[in-house]
Amino acid sequence: MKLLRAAPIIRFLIPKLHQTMSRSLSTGVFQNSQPLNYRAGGRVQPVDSVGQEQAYEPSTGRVIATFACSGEKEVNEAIQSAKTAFKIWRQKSGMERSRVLLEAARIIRERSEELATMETINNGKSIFEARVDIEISWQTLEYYAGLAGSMAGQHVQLPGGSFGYTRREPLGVCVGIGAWNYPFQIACWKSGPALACGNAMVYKPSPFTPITVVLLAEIFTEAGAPPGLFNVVQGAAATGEFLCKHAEVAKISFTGSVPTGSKIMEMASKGIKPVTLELGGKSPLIIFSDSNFDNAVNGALMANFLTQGQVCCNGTRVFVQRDILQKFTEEVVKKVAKIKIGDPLLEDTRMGPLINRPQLEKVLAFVKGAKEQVSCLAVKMVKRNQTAAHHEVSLSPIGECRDDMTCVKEEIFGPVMSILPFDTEEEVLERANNTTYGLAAGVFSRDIQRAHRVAAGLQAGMCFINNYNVSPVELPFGGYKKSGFGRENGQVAIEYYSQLKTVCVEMGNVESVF
Ligand SMILES: NC(=O)c1ccc[n+]([C@@H]2O[C@H](COP(=O)([O-])OP(=O)(O)OC[C@H]3O[C@@H](n4cnc5c(N)ncnc54)[C@H](O)[C@@H]3O)[C@@H](O)[C@H]2O)c1
Ligand SMILES: O=CCc1c[nH]cn1
Repeated sequence: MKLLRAAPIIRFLIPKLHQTMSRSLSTGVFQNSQPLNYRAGGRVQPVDSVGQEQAYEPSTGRVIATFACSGEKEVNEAIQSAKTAFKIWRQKSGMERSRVLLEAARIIRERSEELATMETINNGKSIFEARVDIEISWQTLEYYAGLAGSMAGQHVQLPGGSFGYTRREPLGVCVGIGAWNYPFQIACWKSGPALACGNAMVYKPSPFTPITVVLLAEIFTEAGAPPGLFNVVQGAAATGEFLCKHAEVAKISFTGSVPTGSKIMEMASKGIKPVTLELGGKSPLIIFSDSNFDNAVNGALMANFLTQGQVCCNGTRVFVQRDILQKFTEEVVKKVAKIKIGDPLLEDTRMGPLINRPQLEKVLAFVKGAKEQVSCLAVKMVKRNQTAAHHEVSLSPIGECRDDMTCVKEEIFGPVMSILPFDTEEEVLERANNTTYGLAAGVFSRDIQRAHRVAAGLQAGMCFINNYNVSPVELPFGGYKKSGFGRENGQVAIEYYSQLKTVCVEMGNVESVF
């Protein structure tokens, strides 16, 4: 399998301390002992705080880090550090920025096993998946390194030999605020385009997953970024609000829930700051009976069970054409039963624990509610994770559901797939779009005209045909409706981290009307 290929041989010839450490780490061992804030090119203790947080290892429930939440002064220090770096970085050519990003990508690739291990320890996702996350992360930096050298404006000829031109300029100090489900990858999706465009960044990860983004900060420094180019502050809502309200912040890129996104937008509006909002979803996946059956079943699993179902773009409303409903449901149940749940650091585990106990309880409440709301639950299967003392995953394909059920309407953010029967294309399109969200959608069909017609009709920013939840960095990603706006990934992300200046040049005399 592509993702399990051998690590570069160089790692075994020149073992570094962190590499040796990563191979010996198992669940229940890691304890953070270093400061988790990063500014001016090094780890620091915050100068002030608004409370304290603890981060856990989801598979054991052990506290792995205790840290102060950055206060207003620390947030300001980080922003001043970013401002200093911005003055240097904005003067660099695209090729110079590209070299730093490429070197950072190379270091991530070289340290990928260590980074994936830390991501697994702090988030609970399987090491198998964490490796994919890290691979996408370095690809993101490589991709934006490639674009950095070719960012250019336009030259426009005007009458009488006059002309104008446009310059694509950075915004300044950008703030990134991330969710806990893809801690390292979200930071790369934001910092890659931001730094390529010449900005500096202050990043705040979720307090649940504070560990790996600091490793990213160290990697940028090692790669040659000026001190202060990428800074990390730690904390929860209060720290996030200091960032969003700071007068010297030029832009906020946020990944998280709809209610928090709404608050971010409100704060940003006070300072007329542009925002990118990557929010939640309740995405539809439509499976027509003419689909390749095995691909459709595999697609539905990919759409629901990665990262224990804690994925924003998951296709959790699986609409299945009635004539294949029973066969499809049976096959899903069979395959779900085989998913290996357990210690996420073990090679054959495909699902680890949920992020924490409140999340588990939230998910189980949705499942309980679903059982109460519908009497004809065709399938319900719960597997317990024997190795996790703290909390378990439950896998629950629920069929057949109705559109008005709570578990079908609300984002669960857990491994729960709702299966909904449908009869016609027109009907399913209307039902699929009947949601306030619009992050992603999918369609499985062998009829190419129908597949494209349905994709065109779906109200979602990211549509998959005959696959689901693949995220090539070359493709823009983002939502319609309450799932947010702005785009990450793809060339278009450049537009969200830069501004256009127009220069108008007069080659003749000024003809005054006065
Ligand atoms: N669209 C995407 O790309 C994407 C990706 C991952 C997760 N998500 C969504 O994120 C949600 C789960 O993540 P979560 O629970 O971390 O979301 P969340 O909204 O609770 O928190 C996200 C981040 O915002 C911070 N925050 C919370 N309140 C804040 C405030 N008032 N001001 C500033 N910052 C604040 C948090 O500390 C965290 O860093 C789900 O809804 C999921 O769909 C979306
Ligand atoms: O959780 C949503 C999808 C995603 C993956 N990486 C960043 N966002």
